Amino acid sequence: MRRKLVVGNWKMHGSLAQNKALLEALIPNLAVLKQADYAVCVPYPYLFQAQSLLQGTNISWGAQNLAKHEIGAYTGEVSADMLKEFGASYVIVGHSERSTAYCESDANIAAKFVSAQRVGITPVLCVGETLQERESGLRERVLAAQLDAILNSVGAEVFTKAVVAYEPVWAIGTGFSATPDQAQSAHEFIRARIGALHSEAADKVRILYGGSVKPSNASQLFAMQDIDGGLIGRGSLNANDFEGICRAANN
Ligand SMILES: O=C[C@H](O)COP(=O)(O)O
Repeated sequence: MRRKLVVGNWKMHGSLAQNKALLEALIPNLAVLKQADYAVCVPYPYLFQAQSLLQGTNISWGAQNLAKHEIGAYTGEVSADMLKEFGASYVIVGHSERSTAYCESDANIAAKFVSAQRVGITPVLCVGETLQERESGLRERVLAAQLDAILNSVGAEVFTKAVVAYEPVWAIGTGFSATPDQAQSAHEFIRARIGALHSEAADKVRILYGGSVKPSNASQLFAMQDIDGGLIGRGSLNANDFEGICRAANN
């Protein structure tokens, strides 16, 4: 049985004071929730603070992006090795808010995925369709293309050391999550696509749901067979909300 995972994606939120208050509230409350794994992915400038505060707790930390290159004249970029120096365990790859705003191609995302695994950081690969793609019946075609960018370039075994996050773009930040059944069917498709090439990877890979997860809907979502936790945006910025979502995973 896969151990559930809840990852908070702070996006571009936080300050040293706010982060300290949030993490110091979460540390004791999540310490007693021993049946699941937890992480926060913070803006780059806060990695040292996250490392300092979370070291030795059951909350891991990571980043929301990384460079596909290993080293070099890439102004503004942050490499996998740099994230590793700050103890990052996870890195979000291919979040729709980035791929939209910065035109990240599937090939680029695949290269970032490989870059993370090169240094032993677990990539959280985001996949998901837009509302237009959903209404056009293209959900599975879109998910397949996003997964195949990895499957066709580096194979399926890599998913034994990766996380996938299904994030329907139409549910992100809207307050309206996918229903448990809608999410389950997408997760089932994702797991089957990986499983067609590597059954062990399909069994091992944790597939998170992201898109307006709240304490009020987390239990129903996480109860679904192929939903192994959540990638949480807004709900990760409030200690009570994030604790409530983590508690739902801890069952
Ligand atoms: O990475 C997190 C997802 O974008 C979901 O964000 P949200 O929980 O604010 O809808």
